[in-house]
Amino acid sequence: MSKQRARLIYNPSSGKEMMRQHLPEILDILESAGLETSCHMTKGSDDAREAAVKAAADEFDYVIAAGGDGTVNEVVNGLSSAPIRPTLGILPAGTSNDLARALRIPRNLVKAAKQLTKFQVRPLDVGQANDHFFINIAGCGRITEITYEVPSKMKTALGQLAYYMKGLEKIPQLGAIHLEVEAPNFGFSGKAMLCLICNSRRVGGFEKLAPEAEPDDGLFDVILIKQSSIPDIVKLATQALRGEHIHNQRVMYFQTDRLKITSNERVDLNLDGEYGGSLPKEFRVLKHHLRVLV
Ligand SMILES: Nc1ncnc2c1ncn2[C@@H]1O[C@H](COP(=O)(O)OP(=O)(O)OP(=O)(O)O)[C@@H](O)[C@H]1O
Repeated sequence: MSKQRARLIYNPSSGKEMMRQHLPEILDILESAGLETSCHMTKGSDDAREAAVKAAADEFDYVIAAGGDGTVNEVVNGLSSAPIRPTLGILPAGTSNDLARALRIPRNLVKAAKQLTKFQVRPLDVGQANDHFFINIAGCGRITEITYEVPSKMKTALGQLAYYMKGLEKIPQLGAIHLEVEAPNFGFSGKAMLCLICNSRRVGGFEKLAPEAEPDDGLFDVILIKQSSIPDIVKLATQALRGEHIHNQRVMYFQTDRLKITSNERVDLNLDGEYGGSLPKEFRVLKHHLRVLV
């Protein structure tokens, strides 16, 4: 039998630049497990997506994304648009690594590489928002615009704290937005703080943000927070840490495999923590579209 081939797409700037340090050891782990591995180091925006498109066309068996959520999201976008899709692997080298944590991939890069070589594969739903893809979350609302305003250098130095600092600085500007949400079993028109379309439970450090979400059930878990005062938001955030926010009367929570969101103002969309264009958008679940090593 010929050797299986893996393409390692890594972002040298992600997180605390851990990939540079661990690359030789990771390559050794992959080679020892029988994977013939070649590397692509990303140079900037969209490079990881292009490298994933090329790896799919070259019929690699595995594409391993090493970086933060931005890099993983780009690789997911490259793979999801391909007719034949290599199995995805994730090495969490970023600041927050929501995607890897949602899939219970170890935080330590070397442990994560060893875990990959157990070759345990599970199916993964992919969310589609017009022509962009996501695997963890799509969100809109002023608070979701915080994450991509944190400069990369600041993130490398301060890690997750950078998000919270940016969040506190922004609280006075967190106004409600106008949203129209249409799904087969749900309709909303009015002012909202936030709309989150989740494929897995955990988002942005909140372990139980969408307590019933499963990444392979063919459904989105949608959380809509109606217009709220700042004290209400603080209360909601505290409840969200325990997964109790879904019982709050300002929160609407439902499951669907498709929905449409529009607004009469400019509202940007956040896909897996990165800027994803602006509304209107149509969302649908592509059930079991990717296979992922866990
Ligand atoms: N060689 C590079 N130097 C600097 N930036 C790069 C390089 N390659 C890719 N990038 C940029 O890195 C961004 C993605 O970073 P990524 O999300 O992987 O790491 P992070 O921001 O540290 O982690 P996280 O998203 O988990 O907080 C992309 O926007 C891309 O433009």
